Amino acid sequence: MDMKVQMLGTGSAFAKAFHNNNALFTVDGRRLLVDCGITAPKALHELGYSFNDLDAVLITHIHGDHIGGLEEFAFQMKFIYGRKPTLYIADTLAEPLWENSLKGGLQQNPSDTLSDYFVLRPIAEGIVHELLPGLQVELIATNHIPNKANYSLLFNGFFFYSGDIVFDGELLESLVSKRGVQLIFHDCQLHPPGVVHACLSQLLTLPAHIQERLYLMHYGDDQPEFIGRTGLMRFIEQQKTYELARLTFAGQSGMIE
Ligand SMILES: Nc1ccn([C@@H]2O[C@@H]3COP(=O)(O)O[C@H]3[C@H]2O)c(=O)n1
Ligand SMILES: [Zn+2]
Ligand SMILES: [Zn+2]
Repeated sequence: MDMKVQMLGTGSAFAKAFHNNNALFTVDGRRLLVDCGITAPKALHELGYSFNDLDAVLITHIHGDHIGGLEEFAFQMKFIYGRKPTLYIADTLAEPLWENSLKGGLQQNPSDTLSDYFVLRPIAEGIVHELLPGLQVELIATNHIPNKANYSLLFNGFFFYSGDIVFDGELLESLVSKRGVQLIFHDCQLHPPGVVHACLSQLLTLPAHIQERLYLMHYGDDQPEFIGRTGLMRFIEQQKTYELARLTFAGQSGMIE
């Protein structure tokens, strides 16, 4: 199976040198977008893709850098391409996404809902769902903003992709030692304190066997100053394509570019 990931962006919510932290998964030619932030329409365009090239989108949580591009996605698919893309979202987030974020722009008739724009696929936490042929996900509820639902993603049982999360060393240890996670993409705030994100100084306290599996994303504009200061962890770079099989930790493996 040919499984690749290409970050449309690797920036923090306020970054200007990087696009929003959204990921494009390609599995045997089918494409899933993970999060669709404010910069996603332009970031896709820069890579030569249109929204019509996407099969589905999966949302981790409701913040602009993760959902701010959905209005354009929905309108383009309806009025330019004439089809509904699949929207995977936690069952707890579907109503707030519509009521609190998208309804103001997308609603044209009082009866309109998310399902008028997307093939809505609400997914429950803790259950494995197939998103594309060969790509499964389990949502894991994680901590980001107090009292605000947020989900991280476990793909195919071995690849943990953090929604925005605070530092949780016990979770990472348990994912690696008990659940067999081999690869971690983790949001990283470069400067402390890590109030709503894990910050680099916290991630640097992780043991070597976790750091060597862990790649950093969702970072600020001064990321270049931190190259070489991330212990055994490495930065994911936006717009580069990574083959997941080659990224997977196997004792000696490293990033391919
Ligand atoms: N309680 C909060 C809420 C939000 N924020 C900042 O706003 C950003 C929203 O997108 P994010 O990527 O989750 O990062 C959040 C913080 O920078 C924050 O710092 N504290
Ligand atoms: Zn974010
Ligand atoms: Zn967030």
